[in-house]
Amino acid sequence: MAQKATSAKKKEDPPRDPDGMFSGMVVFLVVSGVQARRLQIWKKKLEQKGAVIEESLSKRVTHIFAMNWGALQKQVGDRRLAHFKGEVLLYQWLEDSLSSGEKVSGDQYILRKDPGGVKISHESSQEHSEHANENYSSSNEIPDYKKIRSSSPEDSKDSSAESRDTARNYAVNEASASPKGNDKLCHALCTSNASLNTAGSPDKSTGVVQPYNPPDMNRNVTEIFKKLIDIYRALGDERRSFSYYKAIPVIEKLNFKIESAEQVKHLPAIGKSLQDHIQEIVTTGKLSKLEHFEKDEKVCTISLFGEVWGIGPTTALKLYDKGHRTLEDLQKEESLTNAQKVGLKYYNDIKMRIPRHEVEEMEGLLKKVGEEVLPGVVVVCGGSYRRGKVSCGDMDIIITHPDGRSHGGFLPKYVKRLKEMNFLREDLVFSVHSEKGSDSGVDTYFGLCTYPGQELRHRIDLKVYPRDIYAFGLLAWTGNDTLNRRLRLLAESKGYQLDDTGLFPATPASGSKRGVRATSSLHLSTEREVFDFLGFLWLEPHERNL
Ligand SMILES: Nc1ccn([C@H]2C[C@H](O)[C@@H](COP(=O)(O)OP(=O)(O)OP(=O)(O)O)O2)c(=O)n1
Ligand SMILES: [Mn+2]
Repeated sequence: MAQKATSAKKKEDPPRDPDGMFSGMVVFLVVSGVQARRLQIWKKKLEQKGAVIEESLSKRVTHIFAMNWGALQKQVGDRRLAHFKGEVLLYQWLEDSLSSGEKVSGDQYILRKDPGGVKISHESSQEHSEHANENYSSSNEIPDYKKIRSSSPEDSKDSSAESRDTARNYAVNEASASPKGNDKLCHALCTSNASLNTAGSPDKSTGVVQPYNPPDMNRNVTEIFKKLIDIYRALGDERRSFSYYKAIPVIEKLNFKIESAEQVKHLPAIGKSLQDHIQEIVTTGKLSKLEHFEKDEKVCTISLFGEVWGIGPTTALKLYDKGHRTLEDLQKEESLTNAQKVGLKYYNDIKMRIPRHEVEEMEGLLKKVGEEVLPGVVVVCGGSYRRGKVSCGDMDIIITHPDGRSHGGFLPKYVKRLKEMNFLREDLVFSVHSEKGSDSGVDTYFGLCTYPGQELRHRIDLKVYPRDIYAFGLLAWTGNDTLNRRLRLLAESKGYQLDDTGLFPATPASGSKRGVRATSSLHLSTEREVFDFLGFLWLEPHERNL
């Protein structure tokens, strides 16, 4: 019996081929960060295809494989690395070589090149390692000026779009859309299947983005809560708005229909007052609090105005006080900024959610055009898309370049090209810092775009991060807000400040004094490193719908 099993096993495992594709390679494997089973598989494949595996970093070793720079450094250390003359590659190289059946070029997988050629640079290694890690597990996400940076005074005042029009940004006039652009755009879409930026593509390990599809059996409750979120946000009451926001995913995930508040009182994010609301909704089918709001002209008007892109609670109230009551009234209002006028004009368009498959195609187009403008650029759609939602309110695009330099000046060229193609249609905010190094060197474009062949406007945010802070941008703009808040609070509890531009050692606030934070961020090059550093259990993007 035992013998049988052995021989059956032997049949599955092809014999070692000394002339296989890895022949001549003497390999040292960095085990840190690799699942034991996966390591075993890799070892076996390497040996079967001609490689020799060394248990220690001997002189014979020609190749080191590691998951990322952090793991490499931890196990091997800078000093030994400095003496190592071979190549250090990401495990992804192995994976890709195995799937393509031949050794792929190592260029894109190098964690550190032969020191004869390139100086060992912690920085550049980090760059590669980030992409590697993302390649591997899943990549990619990020923030709105507002909440993401609520640690900064100007943002905490007003988390609505209004705060985006701060001194940091300037609104620009409508883009002049070229009428011939659509052809180019269609062409780009049709050919966008080629994977240009695998380093940034989500969930490459599984090949698919896990959908977030909760049972959603209590829409009677969640629909009402969604309205309250908007109302409180428009009224400037972020705290209340957020308490409903947090409760929605908890309720969406229930696989039964709530019949009594008793059934949910033990759940997180459902405090006493929300329990009372739920009880009222399940017994009467409505919520008197919402009905009350809906009858209140002032609340309704302010929340309607607050839904216009660029108008926050303060402006909404001012407009109300000026006597405006409808969106038509606002069209005559001259004090609106250009961005607010665009927001108003496309109010209905912007409200429509975008089907996931359209976002996917547009992401493909953005990657393709990005590659044309700047080879190697990494373009990832974050936000709800990266979290696997079936539809998205907008597109949150996070961009970087692995070399840590070439992202500078990319955005204006990219925007220009996307306008020529008639993909970008109207501008809301355009602020460029990458070349001056101000504002953490992050470049921002907010505007409206259209799916090729359509006129319906969608909101799109493009954010370009220097490679060394990209992980923070991706994390923040993937969200969701609840996770962002949790991570920020956790960071604060450990003496740091976290936002989309970094994790900064900080002195705590005392009395009326605000805490002071260091000017430069900790160097963490992947989202996973940020989670690990903070001691927060790793969540794949689709697990971030908290
Ligand atoms: N006030 C905000 C706004 C945004 N974000 C972060 C978390 C969000 O997930 C991400 C993108 O913002 P969106 O408003 O685009 O939100 P989503 O992409 O999550 O959802 P939607 O489908 O509505 O766009 O930025 C945040 O932390 N605080
Ligand atoms: Mn979004």
